[in-house]
Amino acid sequence: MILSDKRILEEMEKGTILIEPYDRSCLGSNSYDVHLGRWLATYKNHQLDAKQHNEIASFEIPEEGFILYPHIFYLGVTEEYTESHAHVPFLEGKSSTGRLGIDIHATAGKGDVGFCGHWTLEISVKQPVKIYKGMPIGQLIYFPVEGEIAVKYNQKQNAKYSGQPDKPVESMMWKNKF
Ligand SMILES: O=c1ccn([C@H]2C[C@H](O)[C@@H](COP(=O)(O)OP(=O)(O)OP(=O)(O)O)O2)c(=O)[nH]1
Repeated sequence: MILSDKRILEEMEKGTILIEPYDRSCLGSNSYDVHLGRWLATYKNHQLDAKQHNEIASFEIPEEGFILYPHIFYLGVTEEYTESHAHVPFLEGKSSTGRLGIDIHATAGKGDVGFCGHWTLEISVKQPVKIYKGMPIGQLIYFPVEGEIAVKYNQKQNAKYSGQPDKPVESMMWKNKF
């Protein structure tokens, strides 16, 4: 089951879903459109190492837009800060971004119950494309959970991406023990 527009609004009134900034016109029948924040980032090294802390360099998208290229992997961020205290939020692309050949996550766009923060976008493109800050980039959908949650994401000791800021956050895989 996916929450409808009315249910999303009810949950926002209860405070179990927070989307900031919020604009009624961005609410679809069963989703909420999110926008590209002004910061992008790329990894400093071409060769990444899953055991190491791979650092990124962030830069602002200029007013006139910024061209993304297929051979480069970018991290972006949503303009929106969100909280979901009772539902599983999923970040999905939009058909209109997909039709421009823009992918906004590399694997699952699944969030966790209790995730609070801006969403980091794992951006890759199929052909050169100019993007702009504030453009619609994806949509959030919300799933109810079956059963009780013992530990929500914002209560987990080792949650790597809790409270993500309005800048892209790099992979914290290096914090995993393996
Ligand atoms: O495209 C995405 C997908 C998820 N998230 C956020 C929301 C989610 O709640 C959090 C953690 O995601 P996940 O559990 O998939 O990451 P992990 O690598 O397993 O980290 P952790 O060990 O902290 O769970 O990252 C994003 O910012 N962008």
